[in-house]
Amino acid sequence: MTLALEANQLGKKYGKRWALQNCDLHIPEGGVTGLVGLNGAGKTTLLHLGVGLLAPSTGSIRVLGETPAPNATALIARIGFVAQERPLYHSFSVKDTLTLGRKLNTTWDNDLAERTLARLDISLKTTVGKLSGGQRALLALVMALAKHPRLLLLDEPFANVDPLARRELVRLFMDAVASNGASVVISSHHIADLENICDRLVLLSRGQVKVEEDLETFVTSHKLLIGPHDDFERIASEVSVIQAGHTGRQSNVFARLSGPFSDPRWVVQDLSLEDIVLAYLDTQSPLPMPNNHSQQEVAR
Ligand SMILES: Nc1ncnc2c1ncn2[C@@H]1O[C@H](COP(=O)(O)OP(=O)(O)OP(=O)(O)O)[C@@H](O)[C@H]1O
Repeated sequence: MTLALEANQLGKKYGKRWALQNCDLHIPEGGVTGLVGLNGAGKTTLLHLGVGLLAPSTGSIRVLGETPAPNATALIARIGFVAQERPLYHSFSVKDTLTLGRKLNTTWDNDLAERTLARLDISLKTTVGKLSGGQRALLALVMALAKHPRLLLLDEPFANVDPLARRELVRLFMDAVASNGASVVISSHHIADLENICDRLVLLSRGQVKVEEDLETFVTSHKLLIGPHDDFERIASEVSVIQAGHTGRQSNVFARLSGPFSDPRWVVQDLSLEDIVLAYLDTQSPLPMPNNHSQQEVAR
């Protein structure tokens, strides 16, 4: 089976400092993978390795079955990459930008680009520098989509984008997934948005892959357990504890369950993806609040 992105013991060092280390990834084709992690976790570095802008220091990376490199033109033609800075020529008109896209890409679909921009109310005559930040984000995504890529690598596409433009961005790349089975890897700090659009999650922490999993399995296997403090040790031996907070008599246990859980002394509550990811990223952070308990009740 060809994978959209595969990494084996992948590492990248800038000078003496490791930005990524010992990363193993197996992202299948045809879905949307969310890439999350705190600032500096290595998300951009991973995407740049994926598109061949960087070379690995150790290990290997393969994208759509090939090794990325700056001169791997056949592979680059199959990847749509939207960089965090959305590098566009500000002095160009939108039309000139499309012309450049057409000249650089043999698979360029100008009809698709023009139709999409018209729907987004972005005039071809406008100078790129005069577009708003959100409009530039949309233009950058349209440029990536007009190549009809097999794989879209999107680095923080939602940064500085208003909620309406964000919805539009999501619709655009979900269309690409639905219509031609493209794969998408999207790095974002908007975890709540990712919960709605991704079917897979990669969580990076300090340059290492902490989680790579089907998103639904990841979310449904984590629960908040609320029960008596004097029963905590027993429960902690039965489930995998991610975080725990205690008051005098109550324990709030953020746990990963391996199967159905039912215990008359413990209340089980669902967690959002954001709650779970934040707990993994910062085990010092307070537990997510159960709906009807105040912050003070879970003071450690
Ligand atoms: N060109 C560079 N030279 C030196 N160090 C770098 C360079 N680019 C990134 N780094 C370092 O590598 C680490 C990972 O950075 P990276 O940009 O990949 O993180 P990120 O997860 O994308 O962060 P953010 O969410 O802030 O965009 C950081 O410690 C960063 O300081």
